[in-house]
Amino acid sequence: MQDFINYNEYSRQEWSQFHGAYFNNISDEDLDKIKSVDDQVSLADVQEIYTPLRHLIHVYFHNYQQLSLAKADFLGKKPHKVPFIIGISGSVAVGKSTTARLLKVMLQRAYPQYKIEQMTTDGFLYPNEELERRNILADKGFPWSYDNEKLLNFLEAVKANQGSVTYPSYSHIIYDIVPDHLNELQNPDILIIEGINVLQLPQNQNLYVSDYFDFSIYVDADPQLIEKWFIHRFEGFLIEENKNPNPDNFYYQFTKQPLEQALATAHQVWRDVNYNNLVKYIAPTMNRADLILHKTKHHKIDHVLLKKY
Ligand SMILES: Nc1ncnc2c1ncn2[C@@H]1O[C@H](COP(=O)(O)OP(=O)(O)O)[C@@H](O)[C@H]1O
Ligand SMILES: CC(C)(COP(=O)(O)O)[C@@H](O)C(=O)NCCC(=O)O
Repeated sequence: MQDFINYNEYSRQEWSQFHGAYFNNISDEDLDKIKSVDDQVSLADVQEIYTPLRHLIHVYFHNYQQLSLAKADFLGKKPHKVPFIIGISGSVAVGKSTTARLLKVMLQRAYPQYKIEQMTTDGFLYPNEELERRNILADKGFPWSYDNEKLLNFLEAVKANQGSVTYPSYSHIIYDIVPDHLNELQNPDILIIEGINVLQLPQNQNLYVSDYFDFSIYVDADPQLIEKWFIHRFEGFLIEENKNPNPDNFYYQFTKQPLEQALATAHQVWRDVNYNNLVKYIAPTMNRADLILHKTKHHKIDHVLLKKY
């Protein structure tokens, strides 16, 4: 555990005590909203893991606002709103987007007066056509498959907070960047950004994506479990495709094959691409996160590591 010498580790039971004033502050309406994020999300996790996490983020956010005011005062300038950015990293299919969506619902409940947005860096992958042109389609998700300059420019624009900022979106269904479509961000107070690359070091730039983060989380789990979750998600996409087949969709090809053959391909993609990427480029970024959520079977969080300094 040499790599984690600068973290304190808390068991689930210990962590659940750090809930602050928000304990038992979850209404039935909130639970319904949380269930709509992923109907398998455990409500015990919400109470025991996410309520303390929200409390901790409150501490960071409060401190951030105070510091922003003090800095403006130091410079003799009028204070202006700069979005607080939370980064979430971890393997493909470890549950980053589910964690991000859950955190958004929880924070929105705590801060109804603030605008909270959530997004993924998947939209900054090069489109398949460009990946093919560069002969790196099989490297999708590896650091060089992202337009990192575009991502950094986007983050700079978000922090500058001078009006609407747009960004592309990625679809797992078509397995590509959605053509002719941009999402829009309008002056959020808090932005949650999840992606496998958010804690990575730059390829050629001097800036890191994480230079823009005010709090960061890494979601960790045994790769054998993550493989199961990856396959489960693949099967879910396949079930949906069978219900509404569309030859333009990526999963359509698998509806024409015996299930075992489709699943064998999914396992191979996991091994050759996503597992490889996890070991070489994602897991080594774990000890840059402020907080590590460690998951065990059924996505249950069994312990939490918090950076000491
Ligand atoms: N807390 C959770 N409880 C139950 N299922 C979950 C949970 N988090 C994620 N999942 C499931 O695991 C799979 C991967 O999650 P997802 O959020 O898509 O991962 P990522 O964004 O890291 O690729 C999905 O099928 C999702 O429904
Ligand atoms: C788009 C991704 C790089 C990002 O993954 P996410 O964290 O959204 O699950 C990944 O889902 C992916 O497509 N990887 C390439 C190999 C594959 O799973 O097909």
